[in-house]
Amino acid sequence: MAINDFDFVLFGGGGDLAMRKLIPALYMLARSKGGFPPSARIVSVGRHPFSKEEYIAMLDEQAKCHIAPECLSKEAWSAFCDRISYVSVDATDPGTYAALKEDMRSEPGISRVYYLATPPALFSVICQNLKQAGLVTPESRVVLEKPLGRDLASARQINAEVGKVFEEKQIFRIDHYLGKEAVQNLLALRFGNILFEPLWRREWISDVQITIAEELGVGNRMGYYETSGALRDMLQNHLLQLLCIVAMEPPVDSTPDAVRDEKLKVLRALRRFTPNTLVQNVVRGQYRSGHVHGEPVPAYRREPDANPQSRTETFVAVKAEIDTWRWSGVPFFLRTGKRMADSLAEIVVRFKSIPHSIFAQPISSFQPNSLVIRLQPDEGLSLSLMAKMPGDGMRLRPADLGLDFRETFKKPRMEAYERLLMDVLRNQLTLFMRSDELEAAWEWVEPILEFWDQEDNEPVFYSAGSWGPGAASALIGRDGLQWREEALPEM
Ligand SMILES: NC(=O)C1=CN([C@@H]2O[C@H](COP(=O)(O)OP(=O)(O)OC[C@H]3O[C@@H](n4cnc5c(N)ncnc54)[C@H](OP(=O)(O)O)[C@@H]3O)[C@@H](O)[C@H]2O)C=CC1
Ligand SMILES: O=C1O[C@H](COP(=O)(O)O)[C@@H](O)[C@H](O)[C@H]1O
Repeated sequence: MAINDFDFVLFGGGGDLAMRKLIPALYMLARSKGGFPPSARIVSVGRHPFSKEEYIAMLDEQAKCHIAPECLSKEAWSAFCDRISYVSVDATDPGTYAALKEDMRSEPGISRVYYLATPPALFSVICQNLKQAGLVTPESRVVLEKPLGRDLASARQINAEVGKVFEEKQIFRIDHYLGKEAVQNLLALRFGNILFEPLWRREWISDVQITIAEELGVGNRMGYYETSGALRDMLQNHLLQLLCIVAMEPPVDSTPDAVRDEKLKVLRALRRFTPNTLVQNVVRGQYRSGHVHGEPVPAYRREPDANPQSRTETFVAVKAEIDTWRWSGVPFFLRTGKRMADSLAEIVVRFKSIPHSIFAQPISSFQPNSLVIRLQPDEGLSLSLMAKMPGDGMRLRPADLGLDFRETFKKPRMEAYERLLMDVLRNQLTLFMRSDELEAAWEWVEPILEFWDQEDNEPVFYSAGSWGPGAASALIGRDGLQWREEALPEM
């Protein structure tokens, strides 16, 4: 699908996200097959009064290094930079928007995309000021970065304020996990094959585990992270979106509202926490010192700029339950953490055990089938089956049937931000969150936040470089289960 001519206005154009992800993704799209329309432009915005030359020099230094070397060429980079201008605007000062207006094109038919890579406290004021400056046209779109609020009330407020300026069909609430190739492949697996659908239910599935583990810490984002924590940073958005894709009913088609209606039903069917289940089914952890891949790491509280008494969680694990005919009784275990033993993101769907062994082997030696959807570092699927070992006798052991997307398709994959930015430019909303989805996700996590706010409620500690606190193993252990790495045979 062709991209209409556009002015892409990047608020926060000098920030960390712009440098590491957005500018590299825009470069990749500009040089891709089809590319950008010849006169498409990128207008970067921030308070700092950079000249164009200074801003481009900053991109040379801070953004270029995040582009794969084999994709960089002097000509392509220079052609890309020719599209870019920089305008100094204080988002909170309506008077400064005149300079932005002057830099933008006013001919009809040019799409305007406003990407707000700024603190969310600025979202409402930016939208109001854009409107007041006459910069919002029916072809305009706004992209909102996460976190969209810090609780239900603030999320509702942002939705309401942004909604006064942009219609819902013009608002793109980004969750970059939905742009990951493997997540879209999960949709393909579920709704492009007949094989799994009959099994994708409580009768055959014992439990689902969704893990996003990071070896990295909070880097230079301590200021943000300290007020956010793993629940707001990862669980409320990325993990819940993955849960929705696994658990939703087949949508009638892949149009935005058909998909988003089904995700919303899942969020609304999540069982609400009670004081009792909050204690049993939620683990809040913070890392203390340890080693990640042999390198010493200080405790979170001793990281640069950290609050030495911080109660911010760097790890969260929950047992979620979905009260529907399809999923009743199937626990969904979600966990994420910083400074963990490995960097990986995966979804593990574990099937039930066979009812009876016809072989001499005891039933306890049969590992239940499981489907592992790997999101990163590599992307693929593996289905673990019991198979006969070669040779005499009849001895079965687990074996994997695998699909490595990179090997199979031998095509370079698109980074999540590339995919999502392309969808914004093409006006495709399917992979973006609707306001009611966002609010339903906040509604579900809100009791956890309230519980944690109580004074005597402290995180439990885990060593940096481990798989999280022992309480997370106990959480899943209460259902007689183990996290995947705990169940793997020792090598
Ligand atoms: N960094 C990341 O990995 C991720 C970030 N996000 C989200 O993206 C957003 C941006 O994050 P990040 O890039 O890390 O933040 P940074 O602090 O690095 O950048 C914020 C940018 O906002 C601009 N800004 C701040 N106040 C104003 C203002 N009043 N008027 C105009 N511009 C302003 C700053 O420019 P100047 O100082 O020149 O005004 C700066 O370029 C946040 O909401 C964050 O949560 C989401 C996912 C990942
Ligand atoms: O949104 C965020 O995601 C990253 C993890 O993303 P990934 O694509 O690298 O898995 C996380 O590090 C960051 O804290 C969070 O804001």
